[in-house]
Amino acid sequence: MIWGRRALQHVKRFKRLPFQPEGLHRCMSAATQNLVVEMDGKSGVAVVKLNKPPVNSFNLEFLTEINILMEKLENDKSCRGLILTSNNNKIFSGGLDIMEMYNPQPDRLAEFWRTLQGMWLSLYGSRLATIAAINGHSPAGGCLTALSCDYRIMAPGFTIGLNETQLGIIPPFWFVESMINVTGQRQAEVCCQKGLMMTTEQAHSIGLVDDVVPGEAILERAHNEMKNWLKVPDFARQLTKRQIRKPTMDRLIAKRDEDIQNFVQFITKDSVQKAMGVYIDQLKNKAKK
Ligand SMILES: CCCCC/C=C\C/C=C\CCC/C=C/C(=O)SCCNC(=O)CCNC(=O)[C@H](O)C(C)(C)COP(=O)(O)OP(=O)(O)OC[C@H]1O[C@@H](n2cnc3c(N)ncnc32)[C@H](O)[C@@H]1OP(=O)(O)O
Repeated sequence: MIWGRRALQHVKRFKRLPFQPEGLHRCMSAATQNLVVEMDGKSGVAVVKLNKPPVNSFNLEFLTEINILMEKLENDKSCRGLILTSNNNKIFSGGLDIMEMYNPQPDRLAEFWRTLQGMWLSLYGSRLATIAAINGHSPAGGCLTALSCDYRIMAPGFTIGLNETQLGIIPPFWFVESMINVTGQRQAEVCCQKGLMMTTEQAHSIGLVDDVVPGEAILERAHNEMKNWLKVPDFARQLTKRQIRKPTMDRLIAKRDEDIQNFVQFITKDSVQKAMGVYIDQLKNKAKK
């Protein structure tokens, strides 16, 4: 993995705050530029809040920060579980940063995609029990992030889905396989081909979301669910997860460079760039209204 200079500056900013008593147990807080991390030393559960305004979209630097944090948590023996949520109670994540894909520099575009692959591989293959507390809209890359967790709890009133085809983009095979592995082939066929953005209730009805809980109760519910996952001996749970997820991960690992080439070739096509320009204008105009 290649870390850019800006990313390394972020690591230096990852300050460990002094232990603070919280209730009966101790809690460690930490912050990078765009992530808020609360580590409960007693339960071994880290709550990670995406905190990149305005919509938690993933650009190269943000993905790099997440990858560095994932590596820290993976290496922290006291950490057993991860709850992933957003600090913005309306948007979990707006997906990939569209500006990374518009008029791109090919080298940066390739690094961006490799870093996204890295994030997916580390979250999808994490030894930690992972729960997405989806407290806002979650299109495309936001949906992929939630799909990479072991369990999904979503607040009502929002939408989620792999909507790439609606933007004239082909979702890569590992996006689609992540959906198939959660919802089954038939539901994945329908929602990926049609690029459906589903309401919380629709997503729940096809198994994309495991549980629906009001936004204000979502973290409490995630902590309670985490307790259930952590009742299982870590070693048994981790190896079982690995057994189930390894074939999908191995397919990307075997084709990582080819997948990057496909992405760069596809995104830099004139027709795709033109469509993206129109889409960005629509987003900006909508934001102005
Ligand atoms: C067989 C061969 C196969 C080959 C295949 C090869 C390769 C595959 C190719 C490509 C794969 C790419 C996969 C892409 C994945 C993605 O994630 S693409 C991104 C998709 N995301 C979206 O479409 C979300 C768009 N945004 C929204 O729907 C909404 O903004 C919202 C997130 C629901 C939030 O709505 P709201 O609260 O009303 O906020 P605004 O719309 O007003 O937005 C605020 C500002 O944020 C900017 N923004 C929104 N989303 C993004 C984004 N994704 N990236 C960058 N910026 C974003 C928006 O423009 C506003 O900005 P300004 O305030 O105007 O500056």
